[in-house]
Amino acid sequence: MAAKPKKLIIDTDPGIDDAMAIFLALRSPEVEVIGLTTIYGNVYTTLATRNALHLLEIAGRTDIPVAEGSHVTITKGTKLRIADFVHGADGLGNQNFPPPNSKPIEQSAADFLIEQANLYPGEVTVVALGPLTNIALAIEQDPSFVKKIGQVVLLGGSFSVNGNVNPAAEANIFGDPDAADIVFTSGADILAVGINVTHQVILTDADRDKLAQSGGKFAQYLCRILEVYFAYHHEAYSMRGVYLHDPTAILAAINPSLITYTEGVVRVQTTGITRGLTILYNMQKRYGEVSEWCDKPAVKVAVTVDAHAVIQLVMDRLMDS
Ligand SMILES: O=c1[nH]cnc2c1ncn2[C@@H]1O[C@H](CO)[C@@H](O)[C@H]1O
Repeated sequence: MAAKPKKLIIDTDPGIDDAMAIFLALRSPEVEVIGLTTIYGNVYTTLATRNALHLLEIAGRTDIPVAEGSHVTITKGTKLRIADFVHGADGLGNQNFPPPNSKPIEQSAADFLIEQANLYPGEVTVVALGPLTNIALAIEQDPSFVKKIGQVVLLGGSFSVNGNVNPAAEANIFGDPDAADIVFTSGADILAVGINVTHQVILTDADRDKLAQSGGKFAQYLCRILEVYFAYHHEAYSMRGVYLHDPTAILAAINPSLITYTEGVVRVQTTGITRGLTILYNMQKRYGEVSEWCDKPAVKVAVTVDAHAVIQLVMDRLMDS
């Protein structure tokens, strides 16, 4: 008998690669998507909610609830960094899609996360694809959340490599470093998939052409919105292809054997020129000094990925849709 599908909540700021990740999850029999929660990052939260509802309408899955998340950082910061230069002003490749007919549920993202963790203790995986404000709020609002949530798989950090906002910081951690530090040190079962790993997973021009030629509904939709994402990568990285950040994180949650990981304590720099920097203590040395890494719970940090297998899964599941 097939194993019971894993319950997934996707915390998301759609976002072109978010759209791909959401569609992949909906096409994966190993998981059941029980909700989307929204956050700022690639777009402002209001637009993230609109895009999440729109994507579920495209997928014919308006049965899945969308809970709107925070509009501000955990420290109530309103000066947000929005990556519209990566995803287009609408977050979905400047396609002028009509507004969705469906509405978000009344509950906030944090309340929804807490409720679902209580309903299914130990069974819910949260895949966090944006800044970690909603997850940190859930932890602050209900200290038992960290034990009740199954796992938090997060796309974030740039472990021992340069960031994508600046040399120090990756975009999701930079978006709310204080929230990220709360999440990393919370004691929850955390798997961080950073850009040191996702930068190995590249969808090429040739892959996109194959997607376009397939009759897959999701493949067709994604090819429309991907143009802006390809243009950005060409300009910023001189590459003919795009990094599949969010799809890699979602597939790591769906099939953990696609990655390998190490374990250690992660702290996040919250101030100064290295704001958003993630530092992993690999626990190889017993330091004589008391430090900010002492007595903190270890988390899992992805170190390798089977990039070929990830791309293959992306192609197979999106072309057959
Ligand atoms: O250069 C960038 N600046 C800001 N955000 C980016 C950039 N490249 C990708 N992303 C977005 O941030 C997450 C990964 O860090 C992904 O969601 C990606 O779409």
